[in-house]
Amino acid sequence: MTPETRHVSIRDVTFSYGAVRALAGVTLGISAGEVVALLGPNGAGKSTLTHVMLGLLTPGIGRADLFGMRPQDAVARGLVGAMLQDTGLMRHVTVREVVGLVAAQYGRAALTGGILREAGLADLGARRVSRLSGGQRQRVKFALAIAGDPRLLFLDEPTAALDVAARHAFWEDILERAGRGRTIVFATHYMEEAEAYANRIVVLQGGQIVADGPARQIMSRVSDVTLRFTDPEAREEELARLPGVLRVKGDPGDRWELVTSDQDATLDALYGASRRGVRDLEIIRGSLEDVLMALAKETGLP
Ligand SMILES: Nc1ncnc2c1ncn2[C@@H]1O[C@H](COP(=O)(O)OP(=O)(O)OP(=O)(O)O)[C@@H](O)[C@H]1O
Repeated sequence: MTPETRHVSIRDVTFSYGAVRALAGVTLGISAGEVVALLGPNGAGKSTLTHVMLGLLTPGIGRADLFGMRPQDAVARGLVGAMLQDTGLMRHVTVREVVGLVAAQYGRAALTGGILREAGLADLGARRVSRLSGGQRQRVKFALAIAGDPRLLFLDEPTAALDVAARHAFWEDILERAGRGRTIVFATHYMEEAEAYANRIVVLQGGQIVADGPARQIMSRVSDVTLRFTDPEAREEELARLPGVLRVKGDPGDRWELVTSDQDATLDALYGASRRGVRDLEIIRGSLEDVLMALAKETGLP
């Protein structure tokens, strides 16, 4: 893939706010149609990276390009849309007026009704922005981000404050865009959304990328699996000796819980060695949240 076809190209970017180093040597390339989730604890650098990608912050070291040009130029050409956490909205105009104004800047004033529908605002066009709820304001921000049907969309915690139905509609819209080759980069603290909707997850910690890949691949970095089963005759010492077993927990109802680093070896031994019946086996894999915690321990970064 040539650099020109990259929608986002970040090379060795370091950014500091005075003495606080927010990004330290970040390199990241994102191509057309990718849906990328930026994950990481508070203060990891997600918003800073988003601001660098948008050209709102200029890195001290390294370089950021969108579509092979400076981010500011890509933004000026209408290639980029963004929904940021701290964006204010004009308050004393109606929803239709504010969305229509931005759509007009992209030569899409006639499409305002469709944009309102896509953002779940069809019934709120005549409402003043100052009278909206938090979730409704969030939808207005989304409408503004998509008003120009941008090829690249940055979303910082887009579903915070949205109710279940609005979230669902939001993700349907995002996946439809990605299907048309639009590129989406979103920062979130909702692991289940990253897992369900992103085809790539980038994990930031202490201003560095510590993992980058599809959810499944990132989750495979923590191979521990929990096995739960019922076995009235099992003894704790015996289970602890099975290959791969790291920990054993039992309870009075003969329900056991083993954590294993080698699921196949443990199961083979469990069924092979057991002359009893192991019943109601459940296999529980680590969640993305577990993986992030494990990565934080492994890297020691904040
Ligand atoms: N304007 C600023 N001035 C000084 N330090 C800042 C500023 N903005 C962010 N920081 C610091 O830079 C680091 C990265 O912050 P950033 O907002 O990028 O993190 P984040 O991953 O988006 O966090 P969150 O999940 O809380 O939104 C943090 O240590 C933060 O305190």
